[in-house]
Amino acid sequence: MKKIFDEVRSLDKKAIENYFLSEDILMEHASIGIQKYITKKFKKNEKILIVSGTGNNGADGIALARLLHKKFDVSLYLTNEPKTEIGKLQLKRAKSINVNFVKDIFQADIIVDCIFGTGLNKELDKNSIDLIEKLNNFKSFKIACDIPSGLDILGRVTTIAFKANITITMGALKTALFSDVAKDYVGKIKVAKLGIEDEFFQSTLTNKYLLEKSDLVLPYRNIENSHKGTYGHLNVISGEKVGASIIASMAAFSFGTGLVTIISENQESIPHLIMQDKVISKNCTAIAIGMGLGKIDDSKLENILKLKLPKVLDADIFYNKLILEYLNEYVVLTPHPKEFISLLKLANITDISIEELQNNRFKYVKEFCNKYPDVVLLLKGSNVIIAQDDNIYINSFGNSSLSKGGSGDVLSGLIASLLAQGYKRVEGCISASLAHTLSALNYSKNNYSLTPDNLIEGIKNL
Ligand SMILES: NC(=O)C1=CN([C@@H]2O[C@H](COP(=O)(O)OP(=O)(O)OC[C@H]3O[C@@H](n4cnc5c(N)ncnc54)[C@H](O)[C@@H]3O)[C@@H](O)[C@H]2O)[C@@H](O)CC1
Ligand SMILES: [K+]
Repeated sequence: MKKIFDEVRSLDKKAIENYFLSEDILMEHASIGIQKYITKKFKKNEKILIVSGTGNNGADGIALARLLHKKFDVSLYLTNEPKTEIGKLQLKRAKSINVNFVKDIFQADIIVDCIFGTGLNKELDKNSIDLIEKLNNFKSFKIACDIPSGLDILGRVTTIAFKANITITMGALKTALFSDVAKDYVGKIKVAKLGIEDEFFQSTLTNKYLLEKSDLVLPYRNIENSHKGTYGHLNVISGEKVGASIIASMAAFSFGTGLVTIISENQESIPHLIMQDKVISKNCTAIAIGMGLGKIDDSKLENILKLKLPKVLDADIFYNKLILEYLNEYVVLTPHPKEFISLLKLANITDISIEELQNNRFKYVKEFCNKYPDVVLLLKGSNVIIAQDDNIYINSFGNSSLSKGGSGDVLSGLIASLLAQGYKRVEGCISASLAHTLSALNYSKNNYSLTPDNLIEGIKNL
C-alpha cells in the first residue's frame, strides 16, 4: 500500500529545510515529471496546449512549456500574469527562449491543465468556469498538473472541474484525489518525484493508505491434511429476501469457506451447495447478517449480536438502533452511503444528507470511528473506505459495473468468508474488497452487463 496525505505543502516545506533544496528545485522536478510522461507517451510533432493560472500550479506549467519547447509543438496560454515570484521567474525563463504564447485556447492533441492546484481557495469565477468547460469539451488527451483544476483540497467540486485522463500529482498522493466525486475527474493517478527520496514520504506519518493489487491476500490452501472444518463455517442469517443471502453464501463458498449455512425460519429453496438450518451452527466461525433481512424480532437479533463470533453487519440492519450496543471488536459494518447516514443518525453523531456525506466521506468516517474505535467500517462507494480507529485504507479499483443490485451482497459474503477462515477483520476487508473490485476490473464484457454471478465467477480466476 502507498501512503496518502491530507496536504503536502508542509511536507514540501520540511523537505526544503531538511535537504537544503529550494522551491525552484522542487518545481523543476515537478515539471520534469510531466515532461517525462509526455515524452514517453507522445510523438514529437504532436500539438500540446498548456493552460496556466496565476499561482504556482501555473508556474509548473510555464516551466513545463520551457522543458518541452522545440521538442514538441507547444503553446502556452496564460489566464493572467503570474502572481508569485517563482511564477514571474518561470515566465522570464520561458520568454528568454521564445516559448510560443497563444491568446486563445484550441483543441490540441494534448492539453495540460495548470490553472489551479492545491491553492484553490474560493468558488470559481465565470471566466474560470467557461475556460474549464471549453477545455473539457475538447477531444484532446488531458493531463492535470497536481490536481484537476476545480477540485478542492477536500476533493469536492462546487461548479465544474477539469476532466483529466491522467493526473500527475506532485511529491505524494493527496487525499483529495480519492474522494468519490474525484473519481470522474482525476483519471489515472501518477506521482512525480520532487527530487526527494521516497523514503522521506514513506517515513512521514499518516493514517491513510491507498491499497495496491499486491495487498490482496487470497485464501490459498497450503495444508494438504485438511478437511472442510479447517476452512470455517459461515452462517448467513436470512430474512424476507432469501436471494440476498444466497448471493452472499455463494460468494463466501467460492472464496474458500469450508461450510456455508443459511439460517432461516422457513424452508427456503436454495442452491444445493449451501446448507440450511433454523438455528446457528455449533461449529459456526463467522456470521453475516442484514442482507435481505427485512424485519426481525429484537430478541432474536440480540441473541445473534451477542455471540462472540466475527460478524459482518449489512443493509437493513443499519436502520435498527439495537446494533449500537454491539459495535464491538467482533463487528464489521458494510454500509453504502444511504445506510451510513442512517447509522450516523442512530448513533447521534449527525443528521446529514447523502450529498453532505459524499462531499465529506473521510470526515464522517473519522467521526464514526472516533466514537466506535473497536468496529471495522467499510463504507461503500466508487472509492471504498475501510477504517478502524485512526486508520483508513482506500480501495480505488472499483468501477461503475459494480453499481448493481447484489454487488454488495457479494462483498459481504466475501468478507464473511475470510472472517470464517480466520482472517483478522481489517485484513479480511482489505482482501475481500480488492478481490471484489479486481474481479469487476477483469470482467471483459460490456460494463453494463456484470451480474453478481459474473463477479463470483471472476473471484475464482484472481
Ligand atoms: N509547495 C511547493 O513547494 C510546490 C508547489 N507546486 C505547485 O504549486 C501548486 C500550489 O500553488 P499555489 O499555492 O500558488 O496555488 P495554485 O497555483 O493552486 O493557485 C492559487 C492561485 O489562484 C488564486 N485562486 C485560488 N482560487 C481561485 C479561484 N476560485 N478563482 C480565481 N483565483 C483563485 C489564488 O489567489 C492564487 O493566486 C501545487 O498545486 C503545485 O502544482 C509544485 O511546483 C511543486 C512544489
Ligand atoms: K491543475
